[in-house]
Amino acid sequence: MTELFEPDGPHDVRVAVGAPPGRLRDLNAAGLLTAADLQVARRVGELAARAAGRDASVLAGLGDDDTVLVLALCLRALRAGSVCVDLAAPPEVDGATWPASEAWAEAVDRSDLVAQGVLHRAGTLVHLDRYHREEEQVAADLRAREELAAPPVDEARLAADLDRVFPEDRYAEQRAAARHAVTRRTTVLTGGPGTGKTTAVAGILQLLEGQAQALGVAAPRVALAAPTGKAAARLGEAIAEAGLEGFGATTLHRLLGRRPGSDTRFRHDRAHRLPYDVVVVDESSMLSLSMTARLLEAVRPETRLILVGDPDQLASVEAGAVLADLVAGFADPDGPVVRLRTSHRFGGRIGDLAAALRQAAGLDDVQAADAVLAVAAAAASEPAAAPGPAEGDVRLVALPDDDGVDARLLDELRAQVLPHARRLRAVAESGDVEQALEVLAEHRLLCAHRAGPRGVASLNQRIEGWLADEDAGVAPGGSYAGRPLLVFRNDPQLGLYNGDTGVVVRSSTDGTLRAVFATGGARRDLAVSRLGDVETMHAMTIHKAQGSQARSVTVVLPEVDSPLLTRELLYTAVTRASALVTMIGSEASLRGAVLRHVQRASGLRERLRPRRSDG
Ligand SMILES: Nc1ncnc2c1ncn2[C@@H]1O[C@H](COP(=O)(O)OP(=O)(O)OP(=O)(O)O)[C@@H](O)[C@H]1O
Repeated sequence: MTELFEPDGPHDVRVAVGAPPGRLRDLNAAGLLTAADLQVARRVGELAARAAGRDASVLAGLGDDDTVLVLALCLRALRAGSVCVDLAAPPEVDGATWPASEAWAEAVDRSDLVAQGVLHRAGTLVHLDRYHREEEQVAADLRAREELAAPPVDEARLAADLDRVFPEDRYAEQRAAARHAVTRRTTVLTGGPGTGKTTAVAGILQLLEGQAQALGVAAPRVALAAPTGKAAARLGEAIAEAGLEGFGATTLHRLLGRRPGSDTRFRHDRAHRLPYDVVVVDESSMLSLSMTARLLEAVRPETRLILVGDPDQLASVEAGAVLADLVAGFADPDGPVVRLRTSHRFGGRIGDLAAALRQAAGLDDVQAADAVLAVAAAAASEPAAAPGPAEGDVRLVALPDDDGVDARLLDELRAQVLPHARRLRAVAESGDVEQALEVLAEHRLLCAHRAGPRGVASLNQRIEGWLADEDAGVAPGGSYAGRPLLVFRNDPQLGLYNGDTGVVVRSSTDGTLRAVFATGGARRDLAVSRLGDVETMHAMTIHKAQGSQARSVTVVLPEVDSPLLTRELLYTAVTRASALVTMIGSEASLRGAVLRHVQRASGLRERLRPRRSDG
């Protein structure tokens, strides 16, 4: 489905004023291209035509030029996370017609925009220059790493250490993954939530220490990193929990080193490589193409690079779906991708639901949706045993339709969320920090959108309103004991990172309100007046919840026509829960989520595929 904008009036800045008639103007009127897409594309088209010495008649025709159209579509595609445009699969818009892809490709090849290096075409894909270069670089760097000689390995020590670190049969997958990472330069370690990726990484670090000892070289210098501060903090914590000391984790931005005045270039690059023997990047599904390019140019060729993540989860906010491309492109069983398949965290129906969503990719639409609905139906016909949810249970609260917020949705939310909010308030008021943090981690209410009747902002207000109605101590919009908090900006000085969660607690010593966060293996305890960019978190978006866990999760499905409603969104939401997932929404929304798969156009997977020799 194609995301269109609806103009909110004649003065909406997204509507191009004074554009000449033609396909570009029609697509702006249809809500596909914004005024900015159209104007920037026309202006760049004009500059390219002038540089090629074209006369005024050519310049006048650019309003309806099929190559300027491709440039405008490229600009639009970036907003939706694609790094290129596929001429064979243009967006579906009512009433729009498109040039035939072969003729279109020929027009692009003949254009000034290609001659001037603004656009690049390969097959049916057209890239803007920057993304074309980054894709080429990423593919070339990865291929060069594959062609290097394997690192030296002491086989006898490796075999002995594998038996020691991964002793039992249940560790067989991790043993194979660890052997892979020790014996190769590049490993892409994938697996769903709870499949033991972090456990495998901890084991790999131990094996590499053993190798250094056996080979008589210095202990490896290791960098642990992740795309976001919160994911980095979790990785550091998990590695410490696995009994390994001295391995702090950091964000990729910090690892690469900020360069004053630039957001796109870093201190470490091809000329100043990172001084590490092992670089581990967790939550790699959040890696954008640009960040991957910067990482690969900064990592020495002989460094062991281990990219860890779950390609079925939501991709990066910025353009690219690198991890999914690596998995699809390196399809060769001898390639760098290893997959952990067995979940050690989820049992029961959450595991079944996650598996049905993952497997939907290989099924036709009807089968895929039926498989997911079957899990929900089984749960409905055989409800979880009282008193608490059975391990890994799923509930579907099916709303009759999906228009906005109806009374049934609110009743369900009250029943699901209010008891938790009350409990959190009671323990926070009593000053029990430990218990308040525990209660906070028990439940999350997840929404697709921030705005709108089913969005985070509106549900936060409602829940706070319900609490305030029964409790004079709750000040809606202000701070009160039991106010759940979500951090929106990294603040290294306070030790808080975007996505961290906490709760306001009444101090048992002086009665003041304190904001407490359990993050990065350490407790943060601050006067509420010191808090910077935080919001109330009775509800949060699924995007923000990526990389976190709660015992029980309630997911409010968006309306069926929401552009955010995708399989990746639902998969990310349901796998946040360890014990109980409640989905509230219409069956149509649930089906819609299963059927819609985020498709980010990219040429990376093709570039990584082994080239067939012609002979
Ligand atoms: N082979 C195994 N057998 C039994 N339990 C395991 C095994 N591997 C890991 N576990 C346990 O399963 C849980 C999940 O493991 P781990 O955190 O390593 O998974 P993960 O894939 O990194 O999870 P996520 O990325 O979702 O946080 C942990 O409690 C871990 O101790």
